[in-house]
Amino acid sequence: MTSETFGARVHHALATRGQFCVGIDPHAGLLAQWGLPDDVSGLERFAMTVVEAVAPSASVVKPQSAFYERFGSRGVAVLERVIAESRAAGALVLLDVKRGDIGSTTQAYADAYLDPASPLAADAITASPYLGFGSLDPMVDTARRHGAGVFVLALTSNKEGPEVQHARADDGGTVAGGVLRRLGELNAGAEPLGSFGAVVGATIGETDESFAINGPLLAPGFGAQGGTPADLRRIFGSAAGAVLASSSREVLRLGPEPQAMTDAVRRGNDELAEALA
Ligand SMILES: O=c1ccn([C@@H]2O[C@H](COP(=O)(O)O)[C@@H](O)[C@H]2O)c(=O)[nH]1
Repeated sequence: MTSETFGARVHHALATRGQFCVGIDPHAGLLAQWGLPDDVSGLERFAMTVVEAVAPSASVVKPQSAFYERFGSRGVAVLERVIAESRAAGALVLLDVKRGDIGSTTQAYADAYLDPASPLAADAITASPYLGFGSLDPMVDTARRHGAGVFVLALTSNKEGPEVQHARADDGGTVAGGVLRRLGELNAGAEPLGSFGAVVGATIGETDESFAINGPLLAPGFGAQGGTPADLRRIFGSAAGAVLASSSREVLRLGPEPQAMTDAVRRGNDELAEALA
C-alpha cells in the first residue's frame, strides 16, 4: 500500500483537505430520489457520481459496505470501483464494515480489507470490539504491517449504544472508556498521529470520557442524525483537531447534481474549521 502509516496520511489529509468526511451510502430511498432504479445499474450510477463529485476534495470518503452487499457480487464489484477511484482522486477510503469476530476469523477480515493484495483493500476500516478488544489483535497487526488504519467502535451514534457502551467494567470505568484506553495504548508514541481511531458519534450528548488517544476520531451522526459543529467542539474539546466528522444522507440528498455535493464538502470543511479551531 505505502510505507507511510495511516496515521500520518490521515493527519496530512485533515490538515490539507479538512475535517469533513462524506459517507457514500446508496440508500434505496436516495436512488429513488435521484430517479435511479433500485438495481446494480442505479447503484453504480449513484456511487460513481458521488465519487466524482466529492473524492477530489474530501479528505476521507466512507462507503458503507451494506448498501453495496445488498446487490450481491455485482454490488461488491461497484464497491471495489468506489474504493479504487476515490483513492485515485486523492481521498483516503475508510470502509465502514464494522467487522469483529473470534481472532482466527478476524484475520480473514483483515486480509480482505487491509491487505493491498485484496481487491477490497481500503486505507482503513471500522471494527467492533464487542467480542473483546483483544479479538481485534490480528486486525491491528495486519494494519501495522500494511500501513492501514482501524477505527474501533467506542461510543456509537445510535440510541441503543449506551446499554453496552456505558456499562461499568471491573475497574469501575465504562466499557467505552476501556476501548478508548486500549486505543491510546496502541497509538502510544506514534507521530504525528497513531493509526488506530475511535468511532464516537456526534450525537452522544454529555460525556466524561477522555478522547486523548493520539489517534483519529471518526464522528458519524453529523448532519442527518442531528450532530452539529458545536456538539463536536463540546464532546471532543482539546482533541477536536483529530476529528473527522462524517455525513452521508445530508450530502447525498443534494444529488444527482455533482456541483451541489462538491459545494457541500467545501461548506462542511469551512464550518468545521471555524468551530473546531
Ligand atoms: O456510530 C455510528 C457508526 C457508524 N455510523 C454509520 O455512519 C453513517 C451515517 O449516515 P448518515 O446518513 O449521515 O446518518 C452510516 O453509514 C452508519 O452506518 C453511524 O451512523 N453511527
